[in-house]
Amino acid sequence: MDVHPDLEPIAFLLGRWEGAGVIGYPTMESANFGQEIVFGHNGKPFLTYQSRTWLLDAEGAKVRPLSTETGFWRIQPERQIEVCLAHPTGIVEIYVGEVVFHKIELRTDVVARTTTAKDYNAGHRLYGLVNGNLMYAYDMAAMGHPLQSHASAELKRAGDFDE
Ligand code: HEM
Repeated sequence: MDVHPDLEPIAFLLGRWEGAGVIGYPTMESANFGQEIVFGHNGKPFLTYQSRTWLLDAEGAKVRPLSTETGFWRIQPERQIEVCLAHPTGIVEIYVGEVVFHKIELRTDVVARTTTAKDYNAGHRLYGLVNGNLMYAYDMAAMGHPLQSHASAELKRAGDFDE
């Protein structure tokens, strides 16, 4: 199926990505994690998005699942973008941002939480294609702390999207 022409600014994301990164925050121990991200499409002007992560041990072997998130990346005119993400932790986020060549900067416009979700208030994400790899840095404001780094990772292309 042809990729919708409006998706051209973010078509570089399409496919399966695998890699590793680091998490940390003032409330927790830092750790290494593995990650798989899949960006897909169905011919309409949005990308489907799914991310899964695992805790890695010192040898780089998977220990147990960590976070997962799923959503839609909605391209808009003038290289603006809206991203809707849902988390199993009772958090839903709407990001807005801009695509500049192979760099995408996103800030939360709205965060909603279930009554039992943790005290998460805002997120900022910077994605970039660097030497063919997908790199990102994620900052969050949560648990009474101001916006600061929670995760960053570098992923290699591990397959094309085929549907
Ligand atoms: C690569 C992605 C991510 C990984 C691997 C990851 C992993 C972790 C881990 C291992 C913790 C330590 C405590 C726990 O297990 O609950 C944690 C804490 C936390 N994470 Fe993430 N996380 C990721 C992304 C996110 C995102 C996108 C959000 C918000 C939507 C988020 C919100 C939080 C919050 C609020 C805490 C603080 C918990 C506390 O201090 O009690 N995380 N994260």
